[in-house]
Amino acid sequence: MASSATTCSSVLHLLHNDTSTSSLLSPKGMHLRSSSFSLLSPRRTSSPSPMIQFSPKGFGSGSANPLFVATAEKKKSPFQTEAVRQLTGSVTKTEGFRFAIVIAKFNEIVTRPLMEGALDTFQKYSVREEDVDVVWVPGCFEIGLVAEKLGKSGKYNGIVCIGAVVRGDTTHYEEVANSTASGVLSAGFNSGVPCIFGVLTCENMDQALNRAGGKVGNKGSEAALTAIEMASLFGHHLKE
Ligand SMILES: Nc1c(NC[C@H](O)[C@H](O)[C@H](O)CO)[nH]c(=O)[nH]c1=O
Ligand SMILES: CC(=O)[C@@H](O)COP(=O)(O)O
Repeated sequence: MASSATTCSSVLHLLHNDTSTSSLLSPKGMHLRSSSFSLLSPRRTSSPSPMIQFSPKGFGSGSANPLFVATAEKKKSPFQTEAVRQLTGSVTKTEGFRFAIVIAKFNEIVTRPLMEGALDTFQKYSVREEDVDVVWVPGCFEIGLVAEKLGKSGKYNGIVCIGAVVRGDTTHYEEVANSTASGVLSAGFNSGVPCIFGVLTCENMDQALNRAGGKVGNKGSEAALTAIEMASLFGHHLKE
């Protein structure tokens, strides 16, 4: 009987040995083609990839976990289709895009370097300075409302939400962190404009500073890159 650990490692092993990146992304073994030159586009392959089938194992055989185990099998997909398109945003085509950054003043010692990271990234990816607006709000809790308003204004292709929630003594942290995440998510859904979650939720200041240009990088910079990619996905591929 395979333990969960063995089962999982078998799955990983199978996936690892499959040299086709596209097969990892296409559970039906389809051959997919990329429609853009994004850094995130999977490698194309000309050789057929083995189809990965997932079959339930362990049900009724005494195994505690009804895990799905992958069994790789060389099979020609009935869907031999180079015509299936993969859509992904490009981070290199930023011309004409406008972005807003909504940033919390609370814990500004953390949020300001996050914003600087975001601005650096916009500049690096050729977004013009005049195409970025920065809107300051009192704290993270206020971010969602403002992001939604900006999204609905129709002026922006993406909105980067920046804040830092750092745990204190009470449950306040949970309320602010969860509400902020929900607010940013709702802002995106309600406005139809990608609203990116560049909000740190940390146990202490050290963790926060490490993610605002310290040892762990700059999450503001990552959020800006995500905004560019999403703006491209929407602007270049998902236009109504
Ligand atoms: N504790 C944190 C807050 N709290 C303030 C709230 O975000 C909000 O401004 C206030 O409750 C008024 O509505 N804000 C943060 O950005 N980070 C925190 O750690
Ligand atoms: C979460 C905070 O930073 C702070 O506003 C609340 O801290 P506390 O939980 O100690 O009242």
